[in-house]
Amino acid sequence: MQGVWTPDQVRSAEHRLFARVPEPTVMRRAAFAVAVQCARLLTERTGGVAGRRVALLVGAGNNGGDALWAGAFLRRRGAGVTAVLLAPDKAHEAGLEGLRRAGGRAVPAEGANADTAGIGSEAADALERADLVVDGIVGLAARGPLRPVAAELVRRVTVPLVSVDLPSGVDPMTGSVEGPAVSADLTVTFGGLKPCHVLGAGAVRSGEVVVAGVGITEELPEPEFALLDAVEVGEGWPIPGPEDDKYSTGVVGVAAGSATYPGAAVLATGAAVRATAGMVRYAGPAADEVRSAWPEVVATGSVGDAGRVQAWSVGPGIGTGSSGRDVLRFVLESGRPVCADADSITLFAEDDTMWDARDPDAPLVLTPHAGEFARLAGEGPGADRVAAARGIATSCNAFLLLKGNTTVIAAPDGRVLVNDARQAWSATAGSGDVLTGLIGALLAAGVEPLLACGYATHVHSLAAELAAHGKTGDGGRSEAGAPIGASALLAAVPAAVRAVRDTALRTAAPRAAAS
Ligand SMILES: NC(=O)C1=CN([C@@H]2O[C@H](COP(=O)(O)OP(=O)(O)OC[C@H]3O[C@@H](n4cnc5c(N)ncnc54)[C@H](OP(=O)(O)O)[C@@H]3O)[C@@H](O)[C@H]2O)[C@@H](O)CC1
Ligand SMILES: [K+]
Repeated sequence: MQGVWTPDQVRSAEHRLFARVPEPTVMRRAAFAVAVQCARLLTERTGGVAGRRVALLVGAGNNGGDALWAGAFLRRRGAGVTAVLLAPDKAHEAGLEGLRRAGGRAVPAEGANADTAGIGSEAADALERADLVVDGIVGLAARGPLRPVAAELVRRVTVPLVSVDLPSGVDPMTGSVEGPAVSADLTVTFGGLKPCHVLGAGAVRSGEVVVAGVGITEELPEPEFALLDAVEVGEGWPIPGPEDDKYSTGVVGVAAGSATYPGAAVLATGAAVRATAGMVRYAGPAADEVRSAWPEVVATGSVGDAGRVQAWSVGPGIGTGSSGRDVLRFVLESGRPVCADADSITLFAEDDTMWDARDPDAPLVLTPHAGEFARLAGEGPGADRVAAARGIATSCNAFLLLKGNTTVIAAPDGRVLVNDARQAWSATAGSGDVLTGLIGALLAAGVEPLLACGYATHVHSLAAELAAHGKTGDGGRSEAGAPIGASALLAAVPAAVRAVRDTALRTAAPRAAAS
């Protein structure tokens, strides 16, 4: 798992490090890492470093200091470097001196002969001629969007842009963007990932993210939350072993859909069929439709007749009337792990006694989107989605999966996983029904609920991506992609599972060879 740390955690780690290593040394390590990545990008895009032009956008703090020192390193490799100072009186003194000693120059952002937007002619010229721009406007101390002059400079950038620590204008803690902000091709950050690199708009604005240790990593506490990678999902995805049969790999019950809306039942049940080797039971009014779409499913008309299951997926399309309420109550009282989605969430929000129907020992997973979250919590998740999800998970003693482009999954004990999709191909009607079926199947297979949600979310977004790009083994591959429906996403689930398992296998092979 890749950890993610808050700015406060990083600041405390930084102070502990400064007790052993002088601050200027740490800054130069950070700047060197930035310079290495700038040189790589320049070489990739222009064929070299010497003779290329680099413009540094330099703000008032140490983030600007990093940019200035990085500029000094690049100057020594033969690049022409100009620092554009947004706050000339506050620019990092040692960094500025270092740049000048190396032969670089500094100009004020709002210097003489300013144009109508207030940008000085030297600054405008430096930006116009640059092959690469370094964003050292603001880092961990950022508050709010870019201020007007910085925003105007950033608006003019047409060449690759490298952000120091984080893209300026993005909120470090939440990744939200409330106004002008940098969109980086590459971000070099220090010690470990910060929330803005993986949450919301910040995840996209960060571009490729490179983490440079600089000595801070060793000082960091337990991360605030974590990201699963494909290797972990591939290693953890349950597959049948030689001793297994249809019961031992998990029997999942799906209670979804209605006579009028059988689609949710077909999608959720199909996802459960495709997720694992275990048996799938369906209970509800869409039994005929489910049987004809998925002959391998044992379908009955009511949850009472469904037979034994190891976990339930309940909710999509069951309605919020008395029959839906009875279905939800029945599965909650079964003492099995439950993944409750869609109408179930509304039922929890509308009827407090529903919480009492739970077996205290059986895990409950709730999978709201923002609107359902608001029904549950009394208000929307707001900008800090991690805090919002964690709050409900701990107060309701449930696993909470807050859907969105960045999906946040919180456990009742405060652990949080985040899945940063970086694409929105799964934003299509019925895709939530597929996710519910996947989670239920993993719960039935005995996967720990937080991981079940993490694995399911990962495979779900990967399936959407593969389907959108025609990369499911049935031809029609496309780099650009095309919109898909939930049925296509569902059809791509086995391809996604194969992909993560292949990744895990490829990673395990060199490890085995090395040991
Ligand atoms: N910890 C680490 O791992 C390491 C940290 N290091 C580096 O230190 C950086 C943190 O430096 P820092 O503390 O000096 O603050 P920083 O972010 O440069 O802000 C400076 C000033 O900008 C202003 N400002 C605020 N919002 C703004 C906005 N929206 N738009 C424009 N300006 C805005 C505000 O001042 P104000 O103008 O409000 O007085 C604020 O005080 C960190 O990101 C990393 O690069 C590395 O060197 C080593 C490893
Ligand atoms: K920055």
